[in-house]
Amino acid sequence: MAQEAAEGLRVDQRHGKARVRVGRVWRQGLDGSHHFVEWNVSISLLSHCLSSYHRDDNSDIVATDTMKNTVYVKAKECEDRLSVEEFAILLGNHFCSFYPQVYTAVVNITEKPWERVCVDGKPHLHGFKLGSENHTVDATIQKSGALTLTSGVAGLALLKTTQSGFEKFVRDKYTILPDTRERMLATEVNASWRYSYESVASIPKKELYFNEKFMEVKKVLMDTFFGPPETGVYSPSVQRTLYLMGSAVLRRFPDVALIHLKMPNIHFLPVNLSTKENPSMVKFKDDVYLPTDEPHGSIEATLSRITSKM
Ligand SMILES: O=c1[nH]c(=O)c2[nH]c(=O)[nH]c2[nH]1
Repeated sequence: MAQEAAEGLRVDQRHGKARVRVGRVWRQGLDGSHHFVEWNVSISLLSHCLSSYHRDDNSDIVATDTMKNTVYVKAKECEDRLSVEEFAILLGNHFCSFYPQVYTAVVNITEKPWERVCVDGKPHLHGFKLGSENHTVDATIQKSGALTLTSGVAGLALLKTTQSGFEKFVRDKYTILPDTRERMLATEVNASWRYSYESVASIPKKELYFNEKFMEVKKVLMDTFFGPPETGVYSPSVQRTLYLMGSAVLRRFPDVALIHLKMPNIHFLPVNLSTKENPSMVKFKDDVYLPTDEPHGSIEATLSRITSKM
């Protein structure tokens, strides 16, 4: 928040435009292929515009309508494909450099998972279908060029039908959950990871670098969750699996400084049905489940490296 004091009062303020939706097509493939992204952009500017709060003086306000227009102008100007991270940084840079009174720009963007379809086994040149998980970015850019950049995946629904259990937890007079080494494990991963780049100048120049990273981080998360295709890997708790997923990302990607994982434990309840006449109408044998949304377990953690200052 922009923090300034006057008249004995401190005012923390920021303003921006939320949920600016833009689609962008690039028709530049040598083979005639199109590329498409759909972004939902939120901008928040920290700027010196206290006179608009203290008096009826809007002369320092960058209109939120102007911010919205800027999203479309910049999308138009980007003639080459770029990652959602690069677009967020480009917007943040613009607001910080174009307006003297703006000293920090916070840009959050969610990219919808439009994926190229295959028809008759061949990638379609201009046909896309919506996948399931979103790609998110939170970029904070200062006038100085200082940067914090966090990317994420939201709504990555994963499920495995075995190789999961939960046992030897606290057992008291309120506990009825039995120990088990055989259960379904289902979650919807929300992960966000902060890159270690601390300035706009230091981000890798490689084309679509952050798109590649996004795919790779997602793969490490999923591979760790599932384990090898034939055998899987046993999960003794969501907590342990979450830790293994996060630590695998930190081990694999030196330019990821921190990862936050939120993994609800989405319960599939065993179904048992009985009547007096038919006591085992449906007897649960790890086969018939009642899928539920709520309540769900909520498990989250942030992992980062401990760096020794020796
Ligand atoms: O993996 C789990 N972690 C928990 O903390 C928990 N609590 C619970 O009831 N079931 C589970 N499962």
